[in-house]
Amino acid sequence: MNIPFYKMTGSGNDFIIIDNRDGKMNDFNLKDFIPKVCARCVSVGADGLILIENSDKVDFKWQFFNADGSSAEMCGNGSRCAARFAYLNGIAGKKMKFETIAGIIEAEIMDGFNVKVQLTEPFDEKIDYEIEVLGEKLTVSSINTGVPHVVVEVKDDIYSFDVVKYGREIRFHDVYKPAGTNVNFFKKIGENKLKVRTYERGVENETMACGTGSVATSIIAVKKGIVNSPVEIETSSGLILKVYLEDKKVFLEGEARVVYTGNLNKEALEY
Ligand SMILES: N[C@@H](CCC[C@H](N)C(=O)O)C(=O)O
Repeated sequence: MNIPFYKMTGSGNDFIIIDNRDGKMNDFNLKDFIPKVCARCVSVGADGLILIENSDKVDFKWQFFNADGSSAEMCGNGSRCAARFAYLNGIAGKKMKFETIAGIIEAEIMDGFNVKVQLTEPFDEKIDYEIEVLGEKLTVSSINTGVPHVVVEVKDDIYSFDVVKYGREIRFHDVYKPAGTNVNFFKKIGENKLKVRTYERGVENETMACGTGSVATSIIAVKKGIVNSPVEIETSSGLILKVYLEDKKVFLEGEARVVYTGNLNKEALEY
C-alpha cells in the first residue's frame, strides 16, 4: 500500500489530505478506513480527512469527512488547508475555486501560511430562542454557514466551561434532529474579539478550532450588537482566526500549515 498524504493544521483543526485525482482511493471502504486513520495515538490522527478530486467546472473538487467517517457539506478550516495543498501541489494558482457539497468555495493564498476563503451564503438564521438542556432553559441562536451551528453566549468563565457536557446534549437535542448540529460557546474578550470553543459533530468532542463555527458565532455576535466586523476569534488552540462580514459575503482567514508529509503504511490501519 502506498498512499502519499499531507498532515495539515488549520489553526489547530487538523486534517489528513490525500490527492485522489487518479482515483486511487475509490476502491477503499472509506467508512472503515477514515475512522481508523483519524484515530489518535494508534494511527495518524486527525479531526477529518479530505480527498482532492478532479472538477470539470473549477480548479478541483473535494470530499470532506469527519473523523468518524461521516461526510460533511463543508469545513472552514479544512477548506483553507485544501486550498494551500492545491497551491503547493500545482493544482491551482493563488486564487482558486473548488466544489463542495455546500457550493463553490473561493480561496486566496495570502502571505506566510495564511489562506482566506469566502464561504457560501449563510442560511437558517434564528436568533435567541430557548431550548431545555440538562434541566435548564438555555438561550441559543443557530445558523448554517455550510454546516449547521448552534451558538451560545457563556456568562461565566469560558476557559473552564464544560464544552463537552453541554455541547453533546445540544448536538443530539431533538430540536436539531435528524442532522444534528455543531455547537459553539463564546464570550467577548476584547473589542471585536471573541473566545470561541466548539463541540464538533462527527468528531464528537471539542476541537482546537472550527472555521464555520467561528463564522457562525461572528454573525450572531454582530447581529446581537456584541462586536463589529472584522471579528477576531481566539480558538481553543490559542491561534487567531479572522472573520470578515461584508453584506451577505462571509470570509474566513487564518493559518493553514503543513505539519508533515508521508506515505501511509498498512500497519497504520492494522489494529
Ligand atoms: N471543523 C470544521 C467543520 C467540519 C464539519 C463539522 N464537523 C460537521 O459535521 O458539520 C470547520 O472548520 O468548519
